[in-house]
Amino acid sequence: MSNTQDSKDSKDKLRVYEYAKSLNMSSKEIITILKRLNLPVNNHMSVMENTMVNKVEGFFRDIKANAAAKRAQESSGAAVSAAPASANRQQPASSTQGGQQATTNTTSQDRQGTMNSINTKTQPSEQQREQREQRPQQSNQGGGTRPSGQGQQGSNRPSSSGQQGGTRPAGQGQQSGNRPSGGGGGYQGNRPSGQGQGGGTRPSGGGGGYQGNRPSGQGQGGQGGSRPAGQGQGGGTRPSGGGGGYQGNRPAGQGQGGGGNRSFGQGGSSAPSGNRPAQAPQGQSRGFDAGANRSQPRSGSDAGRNNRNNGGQKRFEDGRPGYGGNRNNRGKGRNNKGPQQPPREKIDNTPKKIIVRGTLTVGELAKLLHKDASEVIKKLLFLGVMATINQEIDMDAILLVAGEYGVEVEVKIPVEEDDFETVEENDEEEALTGRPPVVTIMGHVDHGKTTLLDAIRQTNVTGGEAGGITQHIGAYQVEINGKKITFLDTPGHEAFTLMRARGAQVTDITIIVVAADDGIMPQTVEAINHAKAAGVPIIVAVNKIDKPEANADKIKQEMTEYELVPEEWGGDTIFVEVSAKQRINLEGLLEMILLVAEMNDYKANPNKRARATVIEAELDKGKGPVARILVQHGTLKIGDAFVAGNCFGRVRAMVNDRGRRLKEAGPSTPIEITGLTEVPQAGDPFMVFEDERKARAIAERRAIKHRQSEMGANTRVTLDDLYTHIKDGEIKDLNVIIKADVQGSAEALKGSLAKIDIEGVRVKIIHNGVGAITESDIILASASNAIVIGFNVRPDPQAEATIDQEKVDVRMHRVIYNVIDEIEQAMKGMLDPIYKEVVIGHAEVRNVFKVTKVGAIAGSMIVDGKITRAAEARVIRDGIVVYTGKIDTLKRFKDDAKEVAQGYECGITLERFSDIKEGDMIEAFVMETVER
Ligand SMILES: Nc1nc2c(ncn2[C@@H]2O[C@H](COP(=O)(O)OP(=O)(O)OP(=O)(O)O)[C@@H](O)[C@H]2O)c(=O)[nH]1
Repeated sequence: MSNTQDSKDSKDKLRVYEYAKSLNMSSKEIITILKRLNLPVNNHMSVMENTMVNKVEGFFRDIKANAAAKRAQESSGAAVSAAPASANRQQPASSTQGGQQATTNTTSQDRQGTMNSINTKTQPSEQQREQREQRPQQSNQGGGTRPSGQGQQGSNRPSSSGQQGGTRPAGQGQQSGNRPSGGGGGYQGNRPSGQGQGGGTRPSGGGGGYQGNRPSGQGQGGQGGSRPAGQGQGGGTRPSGGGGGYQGNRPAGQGQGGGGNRSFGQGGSSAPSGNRPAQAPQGQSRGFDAGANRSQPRSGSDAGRNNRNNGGQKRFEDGRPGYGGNRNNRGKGRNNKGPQQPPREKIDNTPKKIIVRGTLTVGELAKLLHKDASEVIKKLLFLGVMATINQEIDMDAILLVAGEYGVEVEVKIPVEEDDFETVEENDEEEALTGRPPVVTIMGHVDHGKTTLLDAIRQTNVTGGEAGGITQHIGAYQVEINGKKITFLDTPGHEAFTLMRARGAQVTDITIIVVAADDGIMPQTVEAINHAKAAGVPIIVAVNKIDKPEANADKIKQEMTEYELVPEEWGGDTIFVEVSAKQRINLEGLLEMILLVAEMNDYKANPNKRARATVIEAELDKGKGPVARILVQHGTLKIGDAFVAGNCFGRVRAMVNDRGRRLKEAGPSTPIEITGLTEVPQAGDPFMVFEDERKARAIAERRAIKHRQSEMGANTRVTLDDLYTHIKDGEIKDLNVIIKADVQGSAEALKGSLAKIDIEGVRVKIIHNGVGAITESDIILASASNAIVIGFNVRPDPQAEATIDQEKVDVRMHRVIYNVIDEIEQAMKGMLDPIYKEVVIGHAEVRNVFKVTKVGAIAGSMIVDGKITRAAEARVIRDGIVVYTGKIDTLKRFKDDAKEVAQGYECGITLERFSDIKEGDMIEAFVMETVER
């Protein structure tokens, strides 16, 4: 009592949520009620004035009163008759609660005493008192398990909330207050066991208590008896939560009717149910009443209900034996076998494991975890992440939140199939088998590359294929000592590097051919540098040893300058002396290739979908688009759908280098295929996909992306953006190719540049040579993300075109110091600003006035933009620029003008240009600085 008094006093400063909590209701429910009562309320923090509290309590009272009145009417006939039979049963505490219901009028009176705030105090009837006395322990039991308040059902309960399981709002308390708990017991006692059935099936929670309250006499027995078992079960099917509590209030009969039908929410509305103690007889109708009184299914109050239920459950556990037994018996004809129904707990449906594919929104994560989004948001808050329901959270946050719930996370990031060439497939070691090495032959012009390739091809035809028609398919295979070697038969480092520039690393081993009668020539050096830039092992084939002037040692000696030291001299480079023409020592060369291959242990997994590289492709008149490809991983089969670069297709036919049709081709096999829809490019990646539709979609997306990237910014490193790359940590070495007029300059430059080391970034000369900048230099620069420095040399015409195409930064200099300075400045991000030309206007020359000493004055009309005195100008005649220089004077009539705008006439003279003519167009432009 005093507690409640106190609490009532303290309500002066009550906030909505506190009040709601005290009633075991949600703030939302209270707010709804307040709003319904037209009381000002904003949110759960709003203060509840006394008047508001009173009104809310009045509201509860009204509801209860209404419900009680209604029930009273309905139940007037049914109530008492059944009671006596079970009168002797002692019911556990919970039953007392049940008793409350049954006895509405009487029991409630008992409680009223305990419940301060609430009115309906009627005196317990004699009968009730007796009942209570008979089962003193029942209430204790209840108390034992219940929250303290609850324990004291009946008159002992101190507070209303206590009655209802501690959580009930005062109002409810009142209701229950009306129910003499003892009376409940009595009633239960009175209940014919048959009545118990309904209860038995009911959810364990409040049901227990309330059912206990049911005066069996109320005709439940009758009802129970008459009820089909199914009804009884109906109670059982009720959701355990709120239903429990409320049902508890219901008389068993009601429980059956209403319980079966009721939804969770209804069950939850404690207020009405509180009123329903005595109405047991009303059975079914009560269920509806309750529903009616309850404004709506209060899903929001689940928590509260759960509390109640818990209380109820406990009660039930204690009291159940009697009640449950009874009820069960009712339903199933069993007596006193009630307690089997276990207390229901809130089902935890948190998954053990979730699968995450990339980031998720909070809402999506909550759904995966079977949690409320608000709960997840709260968790994130505790983890220091502020997020709204629709906000994406990263993998770390997902892992943390899942970890909080003890949920395992499996991360499955979808493979980016569009860029399949960038996807590395890691095969299990045991899935890998040896594959033939792929060899490229490089060297200077006329040193015998082609002769060597042909000689090898002819001497080493595999037995079974002898006699086949040799086909040029860009590569061929030979067999030596039962082992195969694949040769790419496009000699020269240009092709090699072009492939590399496209991202295709096809070659395993390079053979640098040097004519023993000639020596190391510029292209030999290029070839060495290209091979080194690709990080591919080098075998030096010293060719033409049949020639009398051949000097292999001289070659070996020269090669040491390029860090290719023969093994016999303590180095690690294999030198093989051969004669391609005389077919001398070709086998020795092949054996050495096998040796290097063995050392490097080239392997691939043949048992997967094929990946390959296009070596050549063309449009064949008869066959349509044809691609020569080198299978690198997996096995390609007839009928496979594939993507090659931006093209797609299905393998229609496969032919090897001997013209033999194949059904499948494994790693390192060069083949020619038909079945493409378009012609791909050399170096294009090739991969098999599950079906043609997918292949087509990927090819189309790649084509779009390719076009976009072509239009996009230059991705090659340039001196202008070098500093940004350095700052971003993208560059550790600045790759440089030097071409100079004489070897001395090239060496001097190389030495000076090699010394530069700024902020840990160094200059790496990947190639230096003498002569014009060639296409090959540009391709190497492109493949190696290098810049090219031309010292006293210019690019040749072919190289010019490639520079534009490959967007390679080429710098021309005449003074070594300037080269060093420019590179240092670039590395420090201190290059002079870049300027860009901006055209500001055009003037059409309408008359030309020749004035002695002044020259030609162009009487002009500004046709667009403006002309300013400070601008530069060019004169365009018939689309050709005939002059570019500065504006000398700009006049409006006779006055000097700073600028003249569109639509006005003016007189213009140009610096050192008097050949102006009528009809010329003067284009004015300024140079603006561009932000780096
Ligand atoms: N004596 C002799 N002559 C050879 C040998 N190898 C190649 N030759 C000759 O050298 C010349 C050039 O040979 P190629 O095989 O065309 O040389 P390459 O390196 O392919 O030349 P390009 O295709 O122009 O780059 C030909 O006349 C060959 O006959 C050799 O071992 N001994």
